[in-house]
Amino acid sequence: MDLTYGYEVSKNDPIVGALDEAADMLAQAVFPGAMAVNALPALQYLPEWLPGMHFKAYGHKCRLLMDEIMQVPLASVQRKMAAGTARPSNIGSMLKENNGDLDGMDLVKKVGLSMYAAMTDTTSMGITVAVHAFLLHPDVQRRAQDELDVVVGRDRLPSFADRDTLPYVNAIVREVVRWKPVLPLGFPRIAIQDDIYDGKLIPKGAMILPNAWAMLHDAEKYPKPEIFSPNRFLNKDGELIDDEVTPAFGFGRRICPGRHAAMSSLFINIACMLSVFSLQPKKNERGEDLPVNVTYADGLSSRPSSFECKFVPRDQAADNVLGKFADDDAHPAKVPAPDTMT
Ligand code: HEM
Repeated sequence: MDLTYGYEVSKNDPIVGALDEAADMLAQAVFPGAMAVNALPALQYLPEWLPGMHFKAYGHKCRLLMDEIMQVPLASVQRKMAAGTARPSNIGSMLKENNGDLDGMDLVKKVGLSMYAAMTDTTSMGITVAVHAFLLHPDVQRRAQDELDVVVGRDRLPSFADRDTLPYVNAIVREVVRWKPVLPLGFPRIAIQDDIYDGKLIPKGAMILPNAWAMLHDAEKYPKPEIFSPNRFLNKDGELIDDEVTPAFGFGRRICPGRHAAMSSLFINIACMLSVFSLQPKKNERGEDLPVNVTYADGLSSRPSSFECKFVPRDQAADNVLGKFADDDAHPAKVPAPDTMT
């Protein structure tokens, strides 16, 4: 929200709640086969009272939610711009360039929604997957912390300037994206003409689901693919290899335009989290670790279920950094604007 609208989110923010609800509804509706109208578009012309037409009410609710979440943050940017209190944001810049053109305004609204919707759920799911992996693999956590301690030290949080010197943390980011791809079957495509692939006909009009999960779990490329192992992205000298796990971000002209922002965001979140916290499973009353039970949803996006765990400050040095961070308005780990990311 900050990057897109310069909007600071509050606890239980109603806009974020509405966006989450819309993202859930969308994930349930757009998956091929989820609704009969996806396969038989002519159904849209039948009246709503007929059996099986519940998708119309569903679509209507989605539309109202979309209108609300497009309009409310945009209006907030406009109000702040008029008052001279707007923070820099992508939508703020687009509004400045738009000069009140109404068609342009419609575009600005939709760009804002696409940016926010495409970046939020995906990136937060990636962070949740990372936490799940750390609970299962304390050794990975420790190795990343050793790297962070040597490169960054113990008196500040990591920043983007440290990124090139933290190969193991970068390898973790890639392994998170590979291990549990957020969009395991990518986005569907339609063949625009007959095609032959591997001796088989793909007829014009056929829907294609790019199976990113299978590509990222190909045992020839990624031995023991079900195991979370960041080492697979490092060569024998501990340097990152070339594999940038692009199937997780789609294919061709419609490949995710936010992939570099996503990797940057995962990097800074994971690096900061591990530099100050030890992530631990919850314990029972006898002090034994409780099992970490996480399931991943089927559907367009593979959302992890919620689970409990503890974020324990690593030691006094971590406590000091957290204290400094809480007081620091300059916010050292803030994500830079997209054009400054690599
Ligand atoms: C871990 C995080 C993310 C993952 C795994 C991810 C993955 C994807 C995938 C698989 C697609 C479909 C590509 C295709 O059709 O072939 C996509 C599309 C898209 N992503 Fe991301 N994404 C992430 C984060 C982001 C971020 C941070 C942004 C914005 C800054 C973003 C913006 C978009 C947009 C606008 C599209 C639609 C592109 C189009 O249809 O032309 N994504 N993303």
